[in-house]
Amino acid sequence: MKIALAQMDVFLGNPKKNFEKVQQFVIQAAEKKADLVVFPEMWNTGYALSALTTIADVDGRLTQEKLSKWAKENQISIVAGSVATQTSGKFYNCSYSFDASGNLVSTYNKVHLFGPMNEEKFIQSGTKENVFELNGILSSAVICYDLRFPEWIRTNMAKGPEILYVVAQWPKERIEQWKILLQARAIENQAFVVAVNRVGKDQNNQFDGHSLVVNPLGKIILACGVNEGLQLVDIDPSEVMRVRGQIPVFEDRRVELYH
Ligand SMILES: O=C(O)CCC(=O)C(=O)O
Repeated sequence: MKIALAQMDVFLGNPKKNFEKVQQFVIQAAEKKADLVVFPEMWNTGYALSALTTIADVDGRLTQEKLSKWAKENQISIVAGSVATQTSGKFYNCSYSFDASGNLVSTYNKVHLFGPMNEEKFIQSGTKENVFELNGILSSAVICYDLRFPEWIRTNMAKGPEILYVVAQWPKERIEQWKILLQARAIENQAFVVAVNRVGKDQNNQFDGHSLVVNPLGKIILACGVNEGLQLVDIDPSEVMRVRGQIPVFEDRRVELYH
């Protein structure tokens, strides 16, 4: 499966310009014959949290309408990073995924909100897992700070996903932790980890990309560097079963001892 990582900069508080950019990346990924394209966290607004009342996508309608259309038109699946949404006056950091026919296959609200970026002052946390099938592969997707909670990721991965998508606005100063955590999640879950971070900066943070794809043994098979752009990688999903067959971590779990 050919996966494209759209490591983009985000126009702070300007959904219109961000939608235009995302559309261009979808077209470009399809032209390069990718099966699937992945976007970063909160790409519609960035962390313009105090402006969410006017700019968050109402019920995620615009995102669903446009991304579904672009997936279908370009015959490409989309893990649409996440967007700021609003429902009944409450805001969410919400991830949608679409198959290549434009069907919405997953909706997930970020569970762990990141206090140092004031997220919990504006956004409601999600409470639901995120396991879905995309391109015939059971998958999961989490958002940024969720990556630091191995118990949450295990809760999802124990349902059988073979690919974990991580979408982020992870600041430059902790990029070494980002890489190590992604490799750890790949090793412990014996799964591919496909992680897309943004580039650029906002009022508080500098973002430095380093989007990564890690194989089920923890080896980095694509490292994106610091610039905006699209990068592609081919993965062989059958590697997951091979690795799980060698060391049966999921079978050897002693869940009765875990609290
Ligand atoms: O955990 C971190 O260091 C970064 C998390 C973050 O930036 C976020 O969840 O938006």
